[in-house]
Amino acid sequence: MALLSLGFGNLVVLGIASAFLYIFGYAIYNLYFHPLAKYPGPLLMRATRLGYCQRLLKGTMPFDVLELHKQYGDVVRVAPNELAFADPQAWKDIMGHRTGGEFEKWDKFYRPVEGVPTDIVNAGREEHGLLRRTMAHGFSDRSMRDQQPLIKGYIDLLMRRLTENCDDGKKTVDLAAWYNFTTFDVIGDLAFGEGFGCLEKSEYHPWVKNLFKMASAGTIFQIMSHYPALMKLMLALAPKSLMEEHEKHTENAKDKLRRRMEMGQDRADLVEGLLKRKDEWGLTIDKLQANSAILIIGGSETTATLLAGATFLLATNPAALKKLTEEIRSAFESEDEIDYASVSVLPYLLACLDEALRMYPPVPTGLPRVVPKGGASIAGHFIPEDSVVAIHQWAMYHNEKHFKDPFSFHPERWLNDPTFGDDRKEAFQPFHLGSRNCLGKNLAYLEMRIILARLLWNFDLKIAADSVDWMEKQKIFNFWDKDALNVYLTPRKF
Ligand code: HEM
Repeated sequence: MALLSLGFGNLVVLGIASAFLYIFGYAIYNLYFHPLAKYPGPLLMRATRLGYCQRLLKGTMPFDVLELHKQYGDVVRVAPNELAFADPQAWKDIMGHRTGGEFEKWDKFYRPVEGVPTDIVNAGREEHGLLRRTMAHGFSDRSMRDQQPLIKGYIDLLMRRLTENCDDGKKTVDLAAWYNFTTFDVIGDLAFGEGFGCLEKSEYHPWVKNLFKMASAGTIFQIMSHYPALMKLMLALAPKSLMEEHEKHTENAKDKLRRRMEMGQDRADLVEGLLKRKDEWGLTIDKLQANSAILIIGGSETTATLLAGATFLLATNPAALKKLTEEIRSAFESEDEIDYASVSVLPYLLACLDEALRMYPPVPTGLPRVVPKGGASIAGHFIPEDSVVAIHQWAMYHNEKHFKDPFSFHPERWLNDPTFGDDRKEAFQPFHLGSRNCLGKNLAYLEMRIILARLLWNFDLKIAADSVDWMEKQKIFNFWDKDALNVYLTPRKF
């Protein structure tokens, strides 16, 4: 009754005043009383999540984190409950093996929408252990050897397509797209039992296009996960066609899997292990689909991104391109000799790929972990339990404290050149480390080495005028937001 007698206008004023007081109180708590209050960072980031979300939305987070480390030091408070670390020791402290409970992945980042099935990347520790042990066989050295003929078939097709499309060096080709076509076809075949036909048709398969759309929506979901009311509103207002498209995408994936199951369990691919345990563990088609889909995302875009980055860096650093081309062309008598074993002994090729991984890491942002119960020491700081912590790869690798001349391409730094003797190589962890590091590292190196070696075996490379600033203009929304990488490819005269 007392409330009613206030009148509607006054109630609105009271509501606004209460909301204002709540936000003000929340900000004051974060700034002065929060367990992380002593760590430095910009005011807006320490007081609310807004500063963090704004940078995610702008696509500049890892670049900004480098500037923040320069301004505030090796530990920066990038959100009220989150710290970013620049000290290389943090890798081991956060991701290395620990006896007192390991750091879990932060659900708000990894599973921003509730109810989606878990997969190897976002599962909790116990389920993850089972999935990883079962899937590891498909990534073993032996499996890599067995999978090589399949992968080679797609790389043969890539080389043919490039030859057909380059017009003897007179027309540009978009290598970023061609690399994507190739890695999606390879992983499609290894995770679903059939390629996407991207190389065959010289275009993106609709399923792949949809995956890109969902990946960029991921940033929005990650932001919304901090504002549950807005998330609910967004999901309620999402056009029905979008939901239908998503369901169709999932159904297509399940159909692919069913076709893979009909091929039988013994096929040297990445889902063989899961299919063998399907009945024993009661793995549903949803669960299998979620894991195949995550293999597609994790195993295609990353490798294609690195190949595009390495190609760009070589094309804009002629001395390195010349040296690598000479290494490759002098190592073999014919293209047929280029395989996993023979490319694995080329030192300059590996150095170029590693330098590209440093300058253009396919996973550039910090993937947040939660400090376990009892707190933990990270790079000499005791961090209270439940804090969120992350290492932003791009910022780590462009930090002058760890790498000399970090904005320039120097493959020599990976070949013990004394000029780079003070580099902190342990800062470089493009595949992360510990029990949740990249399972596909060997496969990634296999594809990257063979594709780059065969490209430079077959073609002379020149960057097109519209791609000379390809790298510097990119933003990051979980993945690099890449434009076309246009180059001229002139078939080599034997
Ligand atoms: C240059 C290429 C690649 C890079 C830089 C890369 C990087 C990474 C990173 C940083 C993680 C850790 C993610 C996290 O902490 O949440 C990861 C996980 C993973 N990657 Fe890769 N990756 C690459 C290629 C591949 C390929 C080709 C595959 C094959 C399918 C693959 C499969 C996986 C899987 C299954 C995981 C999850 C492992 C687990 O949680 O146990 N990756 N990758």
